Amino acid sequence: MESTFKEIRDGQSVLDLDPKSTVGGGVEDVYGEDRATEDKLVTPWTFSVASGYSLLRDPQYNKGLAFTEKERDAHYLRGLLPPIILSQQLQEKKLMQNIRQYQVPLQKYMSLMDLQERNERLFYKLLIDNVEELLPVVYTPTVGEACQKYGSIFKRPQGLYISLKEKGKILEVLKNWPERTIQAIVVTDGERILGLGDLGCQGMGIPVGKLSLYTALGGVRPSACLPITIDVGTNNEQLLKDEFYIGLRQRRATGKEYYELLHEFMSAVKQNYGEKVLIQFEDFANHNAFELLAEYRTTHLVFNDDIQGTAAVVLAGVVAALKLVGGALAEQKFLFLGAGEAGTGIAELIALEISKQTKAPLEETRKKIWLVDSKGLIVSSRKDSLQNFKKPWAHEHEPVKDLLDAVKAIKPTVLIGSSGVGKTFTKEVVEALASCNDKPIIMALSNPTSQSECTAEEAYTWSKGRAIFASGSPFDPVEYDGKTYVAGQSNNAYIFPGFGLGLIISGAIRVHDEMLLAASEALASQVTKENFDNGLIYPRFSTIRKISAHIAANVAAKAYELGVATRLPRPKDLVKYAESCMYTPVYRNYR
Ligand SMILES: NC(=O)C1=CN([C@@H]2O[C@H](COP(=O)(O)OP(=O)(O)OC[C@H]3O[C@@H](n4cnc5c(N)ncnc54)[C@H](OP(=O)(O)O)[C@@H]3O)[C@@H](O)[C@H]2O)C=CC1
Ligand SMILES: CC(=O)C(=O)O
Ligand SMILES: [Mg+2]
Repeated sequence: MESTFKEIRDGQSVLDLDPKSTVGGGVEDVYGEDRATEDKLVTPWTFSVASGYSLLRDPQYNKGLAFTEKERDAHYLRGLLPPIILSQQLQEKKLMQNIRQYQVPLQKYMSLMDLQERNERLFYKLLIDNVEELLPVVYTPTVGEACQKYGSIFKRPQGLYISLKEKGKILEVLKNWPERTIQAIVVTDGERILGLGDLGCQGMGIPVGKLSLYTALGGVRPSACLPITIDVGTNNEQLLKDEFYIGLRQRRATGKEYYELLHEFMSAVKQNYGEKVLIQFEDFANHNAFELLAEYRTTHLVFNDDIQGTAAVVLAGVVAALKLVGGALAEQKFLFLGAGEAGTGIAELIALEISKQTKAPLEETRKKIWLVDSKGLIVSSRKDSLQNFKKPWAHEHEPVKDLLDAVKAIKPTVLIGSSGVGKTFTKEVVEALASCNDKPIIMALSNPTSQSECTAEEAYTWSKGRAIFASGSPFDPVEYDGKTYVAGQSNNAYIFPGFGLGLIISGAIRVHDEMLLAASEALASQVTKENFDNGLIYPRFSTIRKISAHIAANVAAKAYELGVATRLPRPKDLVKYAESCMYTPVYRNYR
């Protein structure tokens, strides 16, 4: 034994130490790690095949108390687990009971994150089977609070952090990730996290949350999903002063420094994972988001969820709403509060769809759509000072300072909130809209709930129960005048999981706007009579996997039609094929 000590602790005399001492934490510290001083190097090492204790600590394979007798024998688990065996169903029941006991949403979030890190299949089983209940926990609104407090609740790192420190080494950093086959990346730089602003490196909660939906809602394997946060600093003074902040403590890099890092990242991703890896940009600020999308949409498989995914989901909601309201899409007049990524992205897709339906040129169909930003209605006299993405919306009109006056002047049939500012659809605004529409369509898209332009209760009450309402974050059903109103959730979570699946199963190498229209059409077609009878303009999230399969099939069909699909031959029944590709979280049997 002494000679082993000697060999392993190269150079250090250990004969004067007591090898049986447990002071350092071990029984016999044969590898010398416990006694290593700060200046002494040790080797981190692990088994490559998980068995025994390491199997219980591996979230991808761990089944906890569900390991069978045979598996406990075959994988050295005897004694490491209490004798009882629980089915996955019973584990699920127990965990749901535990989660329901927490009163504070953030506690539910943390408990679910712990589960994800402990037992991945059980996490996804819970999420899939209880999607309507758990979506608000792993996603908006709770994920927003989690990002705000990410530094304090941080336990084990999730996803990949690429900061300015890794400049010149991004390819190496990607190679540190344990999985080789990656199909979907969600990346943020944390500058516009929901409607909460710049949360820097703590934005990581968003890619993690979005990718868990890729798996739960869209069936993309968890091992093929990679959450990434690019840390170029933050301009959030509070975070810069926060001793628990996990990111670079500097102001944001901009201009050349920013774009060089992003370019290195985009090139490294393609080099490491190939042409068919989907890169979803999420929650970048608009001064970078539009440029990044324009720069990489012709060379990479990229998709901006805030600009494009949101557009597809809102178009689907409006098309569905017209079944309740009557009239054609081209007959509607749209007014947006907020002319950023979501606002102008939605506006452009609606204009494109109207142009397709009516054969009118885009320049004409855009005229049905008006946007208000922080300076008022976007009109032609402001054109010179507008950012590029707003210019197509600068129509002829006298200046209008605020939303209420804009509603009175434009008389829209559809009012969409994409401002990130809560309480901006005031009583006066909703009443003005309701005064010129029998059934005004109101979408308060901003997240999380605190930033919603109005609540469901406000929309129904102020419109005297006439509004067709949907919001970005969920609201409970509302009682008004003896009737129950159920608000729909207009959130890109309906689109991106199925959209991504469609790209993956067809081996698409580029995203085209036609594919967004295809996704939107598939979603609108999934709204049932029962949904409409309840005043809903979206299907229930409880059927999301079926919806995602239809979206995936429509997107894949379009990819084949456009010649950007590489998976050949084309499967005959794309819905069935999409379903057959979906990850299911039931436990596997181990040999
Ligand atoms: N439901 C969903 O699926 C989605 C919801 N969202 C939500 O939409 C919101 C906006 O996101 P995004 O478009 O990316 O953000 P951007 O920052 O790109 O755009 C925000 C826009 O709102 C305008 N604005 C800000 N304050 C006011 C105000 N007080 N009055 C009028 N206009 C104002 C800004 O004006 P200016 O340009 O003058 O600064 C800007 O045009 C966020 O809360 C986000 O969570 C986003 C994507 C999807
Ligand atoms: C839903 C979403 O993507 C957002 O609020 O940014
Ligand atoms: Mg987003």
